[in-house]
Amino acid sequence: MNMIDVRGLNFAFGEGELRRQVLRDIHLSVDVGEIVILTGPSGSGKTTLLTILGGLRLATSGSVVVLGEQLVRSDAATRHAIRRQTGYIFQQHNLFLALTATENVCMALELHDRFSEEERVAAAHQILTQVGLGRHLDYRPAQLSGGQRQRVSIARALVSRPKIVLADEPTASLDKHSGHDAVEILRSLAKQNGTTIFIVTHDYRILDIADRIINLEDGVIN
Ligand SMILES: Nc1ncnc2c1ncn2[C@@H]1O[C@H](COP(=O)(O)OP(=O)(O)OP(=O)(O)O)[C@@H](O)[C@H]1O
Repeated sequence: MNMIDVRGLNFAFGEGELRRQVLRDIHLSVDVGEIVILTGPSGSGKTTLLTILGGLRLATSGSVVVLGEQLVRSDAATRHAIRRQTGYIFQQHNLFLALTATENVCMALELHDRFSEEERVAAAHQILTQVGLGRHLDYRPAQLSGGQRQRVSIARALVSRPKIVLADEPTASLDKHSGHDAVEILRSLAKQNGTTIFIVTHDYRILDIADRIINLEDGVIN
C-alpha cells in the first residue's frame, strides 16, 4: 500500500521575474514501512519536497496523496490532519530547553487529547527507554549530549505511533558514531511498527539504513 504517492508535482517560490522553480515533475511513491533517503546538493529542493509531504507547505499543481488524502490545493483542515499523523525530526532537534526529556516527549501527545497525563508520562518513559535514555528521563536538553538530544527528538516523533516520520538532516549536528546510532534506533523502531520513514540528508554515512535512496538534483529526481 502506498503511504505517499506523488505525481507530476511542480513547485515554485515567488511570482513573475522572481519566480524560481524548485521542484520539476516529481513522481514518487513510498510503501508502508519503507525507509527512503532523499539526497542531493544544497538547494536542490529536498526540504521543500519534505515540507509539502508533511502538509507544512501547500502545493498547487500535480498530485500529492499522503495517507490517502490529496494535499494539492487542500484546505487547512486536511493538512492539519496529516500533520497530526506525522512525526517530524529536524536538524535543530527543536526541544524545549526548559523541559525535561519526558516533558518534551509528552508535548507530542498533548495534541492527542485521548491520553490522560499518566498515560502520556508512561508512553514517554517507554519510548525514551527504547531509544536508550531510560536513565535520562528527567534531564533537560542542556544536560544531554547532541546524540542524546537527537534521540529525545526521535522519541518525540515516534511516541504517538505516527504512520509516517519525516526527518530533515537528522544527523547534521552529530558525529559519525552518534549520528549512525540515532538513525539506526529510528530504523529499528520504525521496522517494528511498520512506520514509513522519509529522510532528507547529505550524510552518506547513514545511507545504509535506507531501503531506497533517491537523488534530487535541481528539482528533478534522477
Ligand atoms: N521560503 C522560500 N522562499 C523563496 N525561496 C525559497 C524558500 N525556501 C527555499 N527557497 C529556495 O528554494 C531552493 C530549494 O531549497 P530547499 O531548502 O528545498 O533545498 P535543499 O535541497 O533542502 O537544500 P539544503 O540541502 O541546503 O537544505 C533554494 O534555492 C532556496 O533558496
